[in-house]
Amino acid sequence: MESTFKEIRDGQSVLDLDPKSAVGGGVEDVYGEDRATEDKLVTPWTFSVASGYSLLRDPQYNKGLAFTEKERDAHYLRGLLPPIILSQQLQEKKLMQNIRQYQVPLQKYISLMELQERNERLFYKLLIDNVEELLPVVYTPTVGEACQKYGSIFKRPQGLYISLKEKGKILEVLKNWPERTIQAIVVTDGERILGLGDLGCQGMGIPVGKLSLYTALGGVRPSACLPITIDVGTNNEQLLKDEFYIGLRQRRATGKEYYEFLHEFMSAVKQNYGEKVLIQFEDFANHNAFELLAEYRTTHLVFNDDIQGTAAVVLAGVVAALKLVGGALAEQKFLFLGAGEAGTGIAELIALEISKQTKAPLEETRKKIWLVDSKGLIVISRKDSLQNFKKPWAHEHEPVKNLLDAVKAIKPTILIGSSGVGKTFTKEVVEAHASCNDKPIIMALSNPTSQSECTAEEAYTWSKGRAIFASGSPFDPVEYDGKTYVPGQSNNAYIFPGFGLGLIISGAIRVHDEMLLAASEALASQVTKENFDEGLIYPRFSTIRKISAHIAANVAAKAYELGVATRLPRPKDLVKLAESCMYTPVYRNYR
Ligand SMILES: O=C([O-])CC(=O)C(=O)O
Ligand SMILES: [Mg+2]
Repeated sequence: MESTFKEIRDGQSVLDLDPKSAVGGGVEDVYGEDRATEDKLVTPWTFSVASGYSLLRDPQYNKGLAFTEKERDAHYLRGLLPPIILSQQLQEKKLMQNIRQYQVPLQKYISLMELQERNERLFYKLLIDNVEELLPVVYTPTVGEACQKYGSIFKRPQGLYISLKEKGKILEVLKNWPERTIQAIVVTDGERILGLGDLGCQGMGIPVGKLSLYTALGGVRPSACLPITIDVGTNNEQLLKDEFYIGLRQRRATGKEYYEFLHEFMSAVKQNYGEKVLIQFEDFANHNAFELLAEYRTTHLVFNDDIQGTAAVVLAGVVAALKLVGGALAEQKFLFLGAGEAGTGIAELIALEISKQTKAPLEETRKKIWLVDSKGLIVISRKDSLQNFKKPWAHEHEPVKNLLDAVKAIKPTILIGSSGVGKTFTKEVVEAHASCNDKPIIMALSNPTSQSECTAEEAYTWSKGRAIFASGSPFDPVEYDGKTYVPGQSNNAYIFPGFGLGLIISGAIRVHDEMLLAASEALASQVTKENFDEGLIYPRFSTIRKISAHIAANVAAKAYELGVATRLPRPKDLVKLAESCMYTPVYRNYR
């Protein structure tokens, strides 16, 4: 019985589904092939298995009090539910009321996770309809706190844990996951969770949160998403001492042991899910993130959100900001605090875009971009002691010890914080930047809010209301001198859901930098006059599904152009295709 149940679940026809209600079931529904073939193999479309108590316990199919009289009769639900029937709309209203009553964000997070585990469609309905309100709960900043406390709030596994104990058996572990058709994996090893550092196995909150956005913001079917945490130990002493820590109680494996384990993982994923499964690397430490991306970008469909996703979103913001400020991209001077994944990733994509626009060689365009790390400005004299990924940014300049002196020396037009360290854009730094620019552009990207380089209020106040400001984690609007300023959120959540959808609908098998530029361009093109009038350099998250469809279409178009798309022939209207593929969370009718 159990195995039949699983087989049928994979085919998505656990219940006798009314075909008319099965719209927006996700990407495969449009093409139909994969799932349709599976359905034919395992079960006809009309086959009924889960019923009664087990139906109410299955989050994929549970509708709670929304089951109709007929459904209650047909599926042995009589007596298992109170007599009333509550529509999905009313359920949503009730749950939003409940969530709003919690004062503590982590309580809101826990209640949303419980909902996801109880009734998946209702969870996504809430998230999609209330995206601006709930994003800070399921995502940054609250998800950061959830990871820090994951050991004590952990109830049920929401993804796969692959620890060193599973060495040599990773393929078997993948097969334990109940879904067979996977389109997007987000994987972390927990070593650099947001700006919070090494949280080991408790980093699981991040892949879970990112993938819930794949569904809510990008329309990828939830059953096609797989969160994975690789546990190779942790160097976090506090966690190692914590009696409730859920991960391996050992220091991190490194070097050969680490890379062999990761290699087994990457091979097992490809073997089990094929070459079209997207593997998104998330919150790995710098040293591994760059190596893993370089190693697997030519053999797997991989995307590093922190290097590439953040780069695409920041480039879009800069392009949009220049419409407010004036001037061409190639005329700008950039200064970064932080030369890790985000800093060097953004810098490289900007240099690439300038090079594309001006036809100047990349080595030249890189010279417009300066980076400061913990040892000061990255300059030629430091080149020998720099990690490889920092070397392209070592330019000719005398040594400069700190950010403030670097701002004074370089006089950037755009100041970007990607350091993971909060409060580093001090009053002096912001004032120095503002003294050289009428409209200083400031992006404080580090997450969560506690790690933001400065707050929105600080940016506006210290620049006397002149700053164009965006941050990685959300800030409320700020009143300054009788005016309201609305900060933008420069977060990769604008990019990765649509980017992933674009890869999926085109059946892409590789990610190329041009596809990141395509995503970035699509995002920048979605900023409206209304947004600009408010001083915003990003569109509102409330329109994110439309934005994601445009990003997906642009990315897919580029994938076709570059010959890495496998869904042939190329559909004509890619925006329409993307929109029609998106998962919608309305309840389906069961006959
Ligand atoms: O998760 C976020 O909000 C953005 C991100 O990738 C990070 O900070 O690592
Ligand atoms: Mg990240």
